[in-house]
Amino acid sequence: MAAPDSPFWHQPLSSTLQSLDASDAGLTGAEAKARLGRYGPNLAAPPPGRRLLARIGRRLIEPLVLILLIAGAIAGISGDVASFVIISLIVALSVTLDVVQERRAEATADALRRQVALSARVRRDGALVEIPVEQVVPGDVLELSPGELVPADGLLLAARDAHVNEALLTGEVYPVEKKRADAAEEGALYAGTAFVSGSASMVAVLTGPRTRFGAISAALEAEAPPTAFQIGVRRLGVLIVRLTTFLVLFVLLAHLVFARPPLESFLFAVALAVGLTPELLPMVMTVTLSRGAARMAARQVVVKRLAAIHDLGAMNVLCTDKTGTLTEARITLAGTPDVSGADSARVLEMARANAGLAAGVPGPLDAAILAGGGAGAWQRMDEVPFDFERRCASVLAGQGEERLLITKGGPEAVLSRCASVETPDGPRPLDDAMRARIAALEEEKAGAGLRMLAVAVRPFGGTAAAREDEQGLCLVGFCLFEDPPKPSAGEAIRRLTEAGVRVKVISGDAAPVVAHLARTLGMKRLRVLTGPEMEGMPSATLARLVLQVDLFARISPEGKLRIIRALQKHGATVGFMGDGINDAPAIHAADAGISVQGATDVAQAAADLILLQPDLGVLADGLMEGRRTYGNIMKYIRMGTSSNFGNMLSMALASIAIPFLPLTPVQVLLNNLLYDFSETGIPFDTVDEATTARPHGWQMAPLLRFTLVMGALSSAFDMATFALLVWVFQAGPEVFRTAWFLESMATQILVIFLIRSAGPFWRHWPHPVLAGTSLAALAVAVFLALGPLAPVLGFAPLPGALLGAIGLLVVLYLAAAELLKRVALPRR
Ligand SMILES: Nc1ncnc2c1ncn2[C@@H]1O[C@H](COP(=O)(O)OP(=O)(O)OP(=O)(O)O)[C@@H](O)[C@H]1O
Ligand SMILES: [Mg+2]
Repeated sequence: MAAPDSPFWHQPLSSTLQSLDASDAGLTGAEAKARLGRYGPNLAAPPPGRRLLARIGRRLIEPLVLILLIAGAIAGISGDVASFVIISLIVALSVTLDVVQERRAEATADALRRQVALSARVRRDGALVEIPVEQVVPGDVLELSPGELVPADGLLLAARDAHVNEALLTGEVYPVEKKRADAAEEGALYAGTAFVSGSASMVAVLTGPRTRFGAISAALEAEAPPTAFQIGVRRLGVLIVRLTTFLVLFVLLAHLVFARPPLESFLFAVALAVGLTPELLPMVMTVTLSRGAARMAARQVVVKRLAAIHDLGAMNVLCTDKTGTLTEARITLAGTPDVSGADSARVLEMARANAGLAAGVPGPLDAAILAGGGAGAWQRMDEVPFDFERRCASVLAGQGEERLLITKGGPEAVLSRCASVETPDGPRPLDDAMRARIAALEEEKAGAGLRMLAVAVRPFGGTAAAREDEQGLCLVGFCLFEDPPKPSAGEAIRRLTEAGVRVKVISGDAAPVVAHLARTLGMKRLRVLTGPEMEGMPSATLARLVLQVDLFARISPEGKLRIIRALQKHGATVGFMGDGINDAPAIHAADAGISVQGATDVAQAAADLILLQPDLGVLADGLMEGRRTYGNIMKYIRMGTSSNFGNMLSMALASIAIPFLPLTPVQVLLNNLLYDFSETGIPFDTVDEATTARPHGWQMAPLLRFTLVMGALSSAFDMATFALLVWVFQAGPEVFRTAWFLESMATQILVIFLIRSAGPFWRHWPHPVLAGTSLAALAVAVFLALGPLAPVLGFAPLPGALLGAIGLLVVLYLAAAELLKRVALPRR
């Protein structure tokens, strides 16, 4: 093996093979298995801390849990056993809940991801087999074909016009050619680069984090920026922590000023802090998202990055590629006219020679050309493969003494390389009259929705061709392709539009073809912006145009990226859906990067979401799931910021107003524990249509309005309870606490049934799991307050009249909440 600091390709191929104990024939299955154990899976980064203990440890040092642990220790030392037990119970419960739920969530996500894992073709036991990329080991012999990602760092064993796009690493947009070589970088392939054309076999030398760019890509993956929603939630969390700190210090100070017992006051303050903190929020987020992911999988959408679900729900612009998403991608050759417009056998022959002699697996256009026959007597000599910048492909073909460079590609691309034209009456110069004639032909065919490629030739002297040789060509004619629109695409676009998502088509194809398709699909805005028009455009103009225009044609991979960025700068949450090598940069840059199963590896690797069926309708379904998860997370947050927060606030104030604590610290903690439990059903809940009808991201203002309205209501009823207990029933500490505990539990828990939906509660029933957790929590609360354990917890029996009065207050509160939620919840 090479010295650690010199690149792996510095040694001659033969000695590398020797030190890897490998050969052209590949490894045996048993040897591969042994090596997998030795070198580990071929993943850029080892899976992050999956060990249970590490996880629990990480939870225990979170600030809130730490405060709790300290409070528990103090309670324990001072002999307050009940507090100690309950605090320990809360810590254990919240940590277990978090760890277990998160593990399950991850297992679900992993299983889904495995469904769309990339595979590699390797030689094992002498046969070519397909295995997950993760299982590639040093010494494996791999076959590569266009569109695949190179799975490991390695050396070429054989190559035929093998071209690799290393843009990700070097920034170079043109593919570079790679050959079998000794101790030269030309013979080295790097994991994560895109194999774009030709064919090759390679031996894997380095895998996993040891690859040259493994470390870089791991860093990239780890630093997936938080979504707007995550940032919003985090900010809210910080706000709550500040408020909590303020409140707790205030209560503590007040109690000390009034000379209350310091230890009890401290424990009460800590209990308040615990009550105020939405400690289940991270768990609710993960569980809601993973449940969302599982439900989306049922709707044929696999989620690779969980947080992308937020982006999908918030997405208000969807950009999509044309072929395969909007069209059937069952491309057929509809004609091969020369410039006179009549079908020509010569055009077909040249097109077939070009398509048939190219190395590697033919793409859909080439496959259509080759459907009726191959290159015939033409022999392959060399090739300049296709790339998305040039938009053309050439082969050097020979037959007897004759040698021809045959170029085919987008009409503009080919014409710009032509000097003359073949006509039925012999060659003619490419003058203005001829250009006009060709333009008319193009307009006629492309306007009818036919995709076009131009074919041109040139007699050639040498035996090796390069990009620079593609000039002074003679135009032979055109290939026309039919690619019918998907019947479902128009309907899907309508659905997306209705759901508040603006659909834009970004294609590498010609403007008339794109416009024709858009018209067929019933799209409204038919103005087309082309790549060449965009070229010199100042960013400000482009920024304005990308919002207005829905159709983009002749866009290069970089152009796609530019459009996405411009949209994002305008505050749009952008989705990009595509399947080609040329779509990967845009998929990566979009907020929600979407690809389809069976797309090129490069596109699938860049995507956050993968559709199992290449159908926009599937995406429209998945979108609804994204919005549902948003709805449920918002429910939890609203619950926390209104009723729970209000209750804790009232309690803090009451504790100053009356000579005893309104609830003992243990009772406050108990209250919080039961309340938390009642909410664990939220991720399962259904969401009403108003929530899924429009895209929405994080918004603080409506949340504040909700908190102010519902918090005020909750406080008003707390005051009423307070007045009732102090002045009407002249309750002593135990009775006061029992009544207050019951009132606060009932209002806090039951209000979920009202605020989970903006409509009348009797029209939207909750999911049975949520109903179950809520009612069970309430039942336990009632049992603890009034049952045999009551004395242990500091509760006392209540007179019937007081019970009735509390019941009445709760009913009144719920009725008022049902009325006020119309003002408090966002209306759509
Ligand atoms: N095999 C090929 N040989 C020559 N030219 C090609 C070939 N494939 C594509 N082209 C040219 O490159 C252009 C861009 O390719 P392509 O249409 O696949 O891009 P795209 O942005 O993915 O478009 P779409 O929206 O249709 O998926 C084509 O319109 C065509 O002019
Ligand atoms: Mg495409």
